[in-house]
Amino acid sequence: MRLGADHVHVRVPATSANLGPGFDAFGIALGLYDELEVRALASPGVTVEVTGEGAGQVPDDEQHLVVSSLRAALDEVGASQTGLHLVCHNRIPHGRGLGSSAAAVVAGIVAARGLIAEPEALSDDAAIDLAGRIEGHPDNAAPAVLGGATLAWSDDGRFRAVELPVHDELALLAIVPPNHLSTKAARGVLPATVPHADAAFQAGRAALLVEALGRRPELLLTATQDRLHQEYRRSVMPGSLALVDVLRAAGVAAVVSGAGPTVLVLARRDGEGATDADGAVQAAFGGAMGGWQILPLPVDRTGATVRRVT
Ligand SMILES: Nc1ncnc2c1ncn2[C@@H]1O[C@H](COP(=O)(O)OP(=O)(O)O)[C@@H](O)[C@H]1O
Ligand SMILES: N[C@@H](CCOP(=O)(O)O)C(=O)O
Repeated sequence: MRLGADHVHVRVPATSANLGPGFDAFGIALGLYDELEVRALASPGVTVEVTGEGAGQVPDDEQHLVVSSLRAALDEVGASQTGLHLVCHNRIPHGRGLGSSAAAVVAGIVAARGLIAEPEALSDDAAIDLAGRIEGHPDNAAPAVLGGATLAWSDDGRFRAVELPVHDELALLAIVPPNHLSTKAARGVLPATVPHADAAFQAGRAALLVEALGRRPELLLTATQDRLHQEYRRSVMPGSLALVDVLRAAGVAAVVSGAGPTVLVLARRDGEGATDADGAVQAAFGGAMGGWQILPLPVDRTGATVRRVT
């Protein structure tokens, strides 16, 4: 397949995966975005400019995650490879459980969609499958592609996803600590097996979460209970789990966002732009933030976008 454009603009949202009981399955897109310009060049090779998150830290060559994912997407549809120039404006924090790596992977795939002559070859379904294969799990990639809340799974090695209804009153707070934790490290502390009773508990809570997210936000505290990952990860993010404990004891539906260490609060809007969790969150910190940041974030309802620049 040939290229159909030589300059695209891409925007891709942050995401929060798991949402408590939906380990490697549930995710939600957040109103916090990486944006990038991608140019296809006649000369081979790659140049990358980065501002914001990851500047001076991420690779500026073929190892850059957007570049390698873009190339994988071109290969996937049989398009020819090309020289590339990327200008990345990153806002999603890295290694914090807000889906920065999935955003980079999806950005590359969606950029490839914008560059090729037949964009439909990289449909949303194809993008989720490829991004899931690159990431190893599809729960961030699905909402990054589709927006909103999603439920993703793997079928015969192929990753798929559906969109879930999200109640209008749902309000999200990402409470971001100053420290990083790689997803790889946080996956490394999980056990190979779990007790049958915990698996049964989890299946019920995950099903309940669909109802709570879409229609019954008053059930969110119960529906976000988890026995498969958060407790096992306490040793690598004790501060985050301590905050989750304090907030949940105060009746707030707080969970670890993705593989952490960010804490995500699923709250309800209370009218004036505030949420019913604000008081408990402020009380938990008692005025001493210690480098933590509280980010009120809307649910992104659009997912990744690409437009050709003329
Ligand atoms: N926009 C980006 N451009 C290039 N690489 C990125 C980008 N975002 C994330 N990454 C890579 O992914 C790593 C973080 O991935 P991960 O440990 O899965 O954490 P996160 O929870 O933020 O996804 C970064 O250290 C970096 O190597
Ligand atoms: N299900 C994964 C989610 C990882 O999300 P991230 O935003 O931390 O990359 C896990 O819990 O390992």
